[in-house]
Amino acid sequence: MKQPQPGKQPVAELTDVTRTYKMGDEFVKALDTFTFTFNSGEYWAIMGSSGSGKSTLLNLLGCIDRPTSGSYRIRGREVSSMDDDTLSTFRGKELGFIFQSYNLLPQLDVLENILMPVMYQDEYPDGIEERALRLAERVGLGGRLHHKPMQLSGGQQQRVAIARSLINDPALLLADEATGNLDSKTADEILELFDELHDEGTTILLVTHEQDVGERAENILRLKDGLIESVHRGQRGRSGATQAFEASHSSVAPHAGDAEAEVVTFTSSEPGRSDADGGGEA
Ligand SMILES: Nc1ncnc2c1ncn2[C@@H]1O[C@H](COP(=O)(O)OP(=O)(O)OP(=O)(O)O)[C@@H](O)[C@H]1O
Repeated sequence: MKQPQPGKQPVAELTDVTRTYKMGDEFVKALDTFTFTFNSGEYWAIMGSSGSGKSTLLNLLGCIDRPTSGSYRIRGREVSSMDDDTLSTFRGKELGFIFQSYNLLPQLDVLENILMPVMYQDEYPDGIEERALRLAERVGLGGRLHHKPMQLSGGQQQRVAIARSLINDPALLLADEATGNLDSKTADEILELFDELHDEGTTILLVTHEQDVGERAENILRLKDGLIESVHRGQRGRSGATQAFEASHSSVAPHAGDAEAEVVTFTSSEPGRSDADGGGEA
């Protein structure tokens, strides 16, 4: 399991990223010259109303899609120009995914589902089965190793998906409405698991439209019309206490390690502006 890093490092750096979709003769800028850095060990909720660009951003972060223009680097490696095969291998090693609908393979048991990301490799990495066992224990499923997904509750299936997402010790954990299919008690248990993973140093980016889920994260990045609307940084979550202050959009963006919670709001009167320092070097 990961240990907390002594210093934060840039993990996902997006610079002037634009994603444009073509709809007939029209072009839709789903993400507009977006510049942001997510650092190691950070836990971000990505929020915003429908159509604000959350899925577009998550697809880019997850290397499922490519920017129309701009640069995206993961742990310093430019991914936007990788060929498809290199990108696919890189994605499998560096990124973990958690989906609203779990996306487990029904014919595989818990342990096999956790091992799924490495199953298609020529040979198993050393110690990977032991790691899968440890992860199953870690998410509370040590007693269910040979259950099939349909023999598990929704919360247990999501725990399998979380263990699966961690099998390759990814740089980044990307969660898309991870608690959307769960009742509030089970959702809370999954969010507690995220809290624990965050405490252990995992970098988590979670897309949600649920305010209470977003507020469990350490920080909130809010999008509007493909631009950054606000950056809310600070110790939130379990304490629930946020000593926020509003800063004008022209303020110097916040830096990692600042003790107090901060909000930086970007006004829509500044068209095209979609940049903020996610905490590290800009
Ligand atoms: N494949 C596509 N083709 C054309 N336009 C698209 C496509 N995907 C997204 N868009 C447009 O890009 C914008 C951002 O969409 P996106 O799905 O990223 O928003 P979202 O914040 O995830 O919304 P929701 O919360 O409803 O899922 C929207 O205006 C949407 O209509």
